[in-house]
Amino acid sequence: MRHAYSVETVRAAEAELMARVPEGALMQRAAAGLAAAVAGLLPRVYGARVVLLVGSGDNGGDALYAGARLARRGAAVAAVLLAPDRAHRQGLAAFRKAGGQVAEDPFAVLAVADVVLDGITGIGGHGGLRPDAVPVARAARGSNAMVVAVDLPSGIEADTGEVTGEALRADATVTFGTYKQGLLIDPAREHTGAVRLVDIGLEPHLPSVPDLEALQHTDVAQLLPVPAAESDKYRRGVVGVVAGSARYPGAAVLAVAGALRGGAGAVRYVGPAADAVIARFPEALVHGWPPSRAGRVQAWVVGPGLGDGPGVQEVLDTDVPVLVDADGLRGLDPDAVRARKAPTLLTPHAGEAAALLGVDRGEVEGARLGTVRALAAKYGATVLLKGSTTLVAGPDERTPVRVNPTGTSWLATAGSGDVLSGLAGSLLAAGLAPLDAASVAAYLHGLAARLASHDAPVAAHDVATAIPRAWRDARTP
Ligand SMILES: NC(=O)C1=CN([C@@H]2O[C@H](COP(=O)(O)OP(=O)(O)OC[C@H]3O[C@@H](n4cnc5c(N)ncnc54)[C@H](OP(=O)(O)O)[C@@H]3O)[C@@H](O)[C@H]2O)[C@@H](O)CC1
Ligand SMILES: Nc1ncnc2c1ncn2[C@@H]1O[C@H](COP(=O)(O)OP(=O)(O)O)[C@@H](O)[C@H]1O
Ligand SMILES: [K+]
Repeated sequence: MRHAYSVETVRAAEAELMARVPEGALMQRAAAGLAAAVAGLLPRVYGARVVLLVGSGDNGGDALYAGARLARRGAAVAAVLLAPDRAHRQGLAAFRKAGGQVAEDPFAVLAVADVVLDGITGIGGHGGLRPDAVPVARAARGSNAMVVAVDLPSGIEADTGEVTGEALRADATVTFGTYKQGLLIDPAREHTGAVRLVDIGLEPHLPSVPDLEALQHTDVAQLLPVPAAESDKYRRGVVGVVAGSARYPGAAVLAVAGALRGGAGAVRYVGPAADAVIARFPEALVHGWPPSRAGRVQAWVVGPGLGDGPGVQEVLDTDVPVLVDADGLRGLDPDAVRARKAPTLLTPHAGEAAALLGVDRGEVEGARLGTVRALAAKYGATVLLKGSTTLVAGPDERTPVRVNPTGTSWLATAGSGDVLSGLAGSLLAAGLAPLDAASVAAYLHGLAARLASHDAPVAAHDVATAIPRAWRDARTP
């Protein structure tokens, strides 16, 4: 599991650690890791032209100490001081002593730089870059230099991944001690480039339960339901799908396609697209209306392509886990969901989430973490918020939110969400808890899209077909 923490938690852990080590030791550890990472990105350090963008806080201190280390190895290092009177005092002294120069003309040094270290703001920054920093940041980005963010790209909100003003887009980020939540969530994540974590000894001082977590291959491998010798199709779990309409029969087919590859032993389909489903998937069990007469299932999926058709209330009235997606989410009553005894999993995209909360779509996309938590609280349900960063939150606010690390923008194709809902429903039926079912489904779905895509367009059914490959990949040590 990859863990990320809020700024408050990071600061508390840092304070605890700082009390046990000599003054300045943490910053030295950070700067040493940063300088080593930057050296690794350069063909050679000797003679390289390095520019530091230095703000008024400790983030600038990290940049200055790292700059001093690179200067001692023969790099030509210039510092652009955005707040000359407030630049980190000892860091600046060390930098000067190592032969670093304070730049008279920021734009002149940036024009010929090989690498720029962005030390304008770290976890103390808020509200986007300030006006005086904007032209310098733009010149850095517009140059041929590689931009390396110190701890995080300046201008992003470390806690939420929001970008409320202008932020510097880095090619790489060297972060200290632990991942900050914002590094893993769009739109901030788009600004980080590759993220490298430098160990400064913080780990033992961080709480064991993180604020945000991302599954890795080994976590997924442990959660995937694998049939035992005595398993049969019913014991593996049966998932029911209520989806599709005369207008959108394809959504039913795609949801069933996902469900067939999610680990349940059988898929029952109930709805108006039975002919299309059975034509494509003879292994699906199709039933007439209503869902209650379809035979026992361990989880229901309702909503993809449903239009105005019935089904949502019928499955919410059951005592098994229910996944509600797409059209099923329209006007969904929070009380009806909260009243359920079995778990409910909602899988909105940004537009559907906005409608459920009565806000603009842009607000959802700009503030994904707040949105997914607000929806989970409002409905007392597990919520998977789809999109460029897929997040999953459980109804208990103490449970860490899960962020999916496998997403790819090739998934932005019609019908891929239907495959996801079938897949997640199947994992629910196989017995996974809603948070696990949702986050494992998102993980496999993203991985399947990557495997099927190889950087070329994929169709939703390609994603469904590649799920077994993703499954195998996740289980391969
Ligand atoms: N603590 C530790 O143990 C370790 C910490 N480490 C490092 O310290 C970093 C945190 O340092 P920090 O707390 O000094 O805050 P930091 O992000 O440098 O800057 C905040 C300053 O900037 C200002 N400012 C605010 N918003 C702004 C904006 N939009 N645009 C421009 N300026 C803005 C604001 O000042 P203001 O002008 O508001 O008075 C404030 O003073 C952390 O990210 C890591 O790199 C490592 O060395 C490892 C050990
Ligand atoms: N820019 C993106 N980057 C990564 N994944 C995306 C992006 N846009 C959409 N997706 C994913 O693609 C799927 C689209 O689902 P959805 O919006 O419900 O589409 P549909 O209703 O056509 O099936 C979701 O899994 C979502 O997370
Ligand atoms: K920074």
